[in-house]
Amino acid sequence: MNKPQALNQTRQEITSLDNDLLELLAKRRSLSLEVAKSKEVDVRPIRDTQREKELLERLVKQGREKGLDAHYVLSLYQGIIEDSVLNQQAYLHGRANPETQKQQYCIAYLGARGSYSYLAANRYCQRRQVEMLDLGCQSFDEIVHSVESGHADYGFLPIENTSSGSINEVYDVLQHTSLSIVGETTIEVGHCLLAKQGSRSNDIKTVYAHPQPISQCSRFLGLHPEFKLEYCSSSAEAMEKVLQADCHSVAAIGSAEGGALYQLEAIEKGLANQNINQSRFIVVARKSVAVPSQLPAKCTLIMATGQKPGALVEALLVLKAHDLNMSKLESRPIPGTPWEEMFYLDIDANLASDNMQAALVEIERITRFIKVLGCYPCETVKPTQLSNSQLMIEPDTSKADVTEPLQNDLEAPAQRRSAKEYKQQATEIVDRQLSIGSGNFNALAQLTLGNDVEVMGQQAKLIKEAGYQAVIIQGLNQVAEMPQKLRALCHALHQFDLVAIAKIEQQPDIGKIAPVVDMLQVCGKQMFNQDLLSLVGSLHIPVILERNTMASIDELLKSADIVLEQGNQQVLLCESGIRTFDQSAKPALDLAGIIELKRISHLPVVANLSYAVELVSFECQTQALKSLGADAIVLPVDGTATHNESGLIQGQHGKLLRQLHQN
Ligand SMILES: O=C(O)C(=O)C[C@]1(C(=O)O)C=C[C@@H](O)C=C1
Repeated sequence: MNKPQALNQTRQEITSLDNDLLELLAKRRSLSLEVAKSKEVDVRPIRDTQREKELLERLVKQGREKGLDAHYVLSLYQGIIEDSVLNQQAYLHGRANPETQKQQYCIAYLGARGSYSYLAANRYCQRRQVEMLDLGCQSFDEIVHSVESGHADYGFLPIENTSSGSINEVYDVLQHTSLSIVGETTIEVGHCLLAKQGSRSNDIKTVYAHPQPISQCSRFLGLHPEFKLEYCSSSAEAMEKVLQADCHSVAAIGSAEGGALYQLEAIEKGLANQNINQSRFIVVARKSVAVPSQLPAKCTLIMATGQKPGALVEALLVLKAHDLNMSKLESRPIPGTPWEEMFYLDIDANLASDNMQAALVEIERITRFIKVLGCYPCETVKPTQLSNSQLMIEPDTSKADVTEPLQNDLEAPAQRRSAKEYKQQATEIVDRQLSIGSGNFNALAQLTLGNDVEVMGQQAKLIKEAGYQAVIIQGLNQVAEMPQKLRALCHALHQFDLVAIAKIEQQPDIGKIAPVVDMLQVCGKQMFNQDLLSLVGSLHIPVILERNTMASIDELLKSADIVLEQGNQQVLLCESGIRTFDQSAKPALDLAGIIELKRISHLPVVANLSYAVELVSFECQTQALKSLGADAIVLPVDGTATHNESGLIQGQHGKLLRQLHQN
């Protein structure tokens, strides 16, 4: 091998390339602004998803020719387009509301510098190239009062979070304010454990946090019963407390970016229960704004319907009649009128549009109280996606056979939930690209958790490219530092949009595993473990229940009943093979059992070929399983991942899955 060039020189080249990239991005941004100007003249909508599709398809193709991964190019450009759309929106909105064009905005927000509200407000001002004067407040009331009294131009109020849901206090504050909602902004909330430099998680005894992050990180905190939780009025206050304490035994929950303002180190990252943890903020001001018709707009209104039966339905039917989409509905008690509710509605429409105006007139007639809190540009830019065939990494499943779920004519029993003869429609389990129970035939890979994170990342890519939608991870109790490794593998799988399923072989593992993965599999050996079944029944993630090699179909369904009884309705049944008379041989797949399961149960059926079927028979067995109505197959991929692109996963598995989807 030739001696590589000196590290310093390579780094200089990278630095210079990065500068060029930034120049180009800035140039692209100003071109996008030019487009906005011509759209202002022609009155054309900002968003042109057809143009975005063509652009993404071409870039993914060109990127591939240069050796760049399709997902990488796609997500890079989705981010660039989001920025472009939001900039165009901010420009046109500013043009339509000249009084908002200022050098500085004084913004009232919760907490102090470094809080999530501060970060959201900062982002809002940056987008508008306006300097931010910050006015930290102690409560939502104080924020609203600061704007009402003219001390601040805008107030930032967190309204909902993807993990913890709506923030009731903010809805209550909105009932009584004279302010209007003039904008919204959504930020990624990356909760970290922030501590003094050099601290380790094992040192931490006390954790300071606002109640919202505490509820959003409940699974992580549940794994650390030794932490003493101290509630704070904002994340900034929590960070301030840790800074003041100046010791290694205290930590705060907050963003890494905010923590840096307090010289705190993020010693644990990704604490939130959900992979995507975002908070949406609304922006309130004294004067309402006009939204140009080219921008996607949202209207928020509050109404009280009175206690007539069907009054709410009647109001919502008006929206339907005018083809208006309601994206959110909340209800809050009305102070002083027990059991009466105030409803909050977000409607995807411009207040100035004819259908919204007509709907308001009708709703006013049938409600006791109605008030529009504001109309503002919708800042959620839904990324334009490419189909799998456009991404050219997975067979086009659009031609896949749709297997009709088996129907039976039996009436559902009154109360008891049962895996057997209970309801007609098949249970549907949908996560990322996995869609089970809706007639699709899915492919799951079975992989053993390894030690090498880099190899795991490579395997995830190969597995995705072969056409799998999910991965069952086994061998969790055989590796040291399992939770960290599992987290790393799940991260790699999610990067390729693969669903991560953990195989539970021992009950005590579940507390560490469930918070990290998307689904669980109870292995056949645990099929009779009633405590474990009840435990997974109380969770909110899908569970694959594997049939014990000695169990009858009836026993499998009885075990499924235990899970269903606890509330978890997302149960899948898995046939991996049963014992035959030939004691020396592998177990045999019970194909007749699969037919029977499909006949009597609404639960989806997965067949695992890993133990019962030889590699040479994968193809014909899989075809048979598909014809019998199985919803998914599981194939083993251990030892088949190689660094070269013609590895077994890509080669044989890829071919097999392509054929399956085409037939
Ligand atoms: O081409 C346009 O119409 C643009 O507004 C530019 C652009 C882009 O950034 O590429 C942005 C938004 C549109 O949805 C499509 C493309």
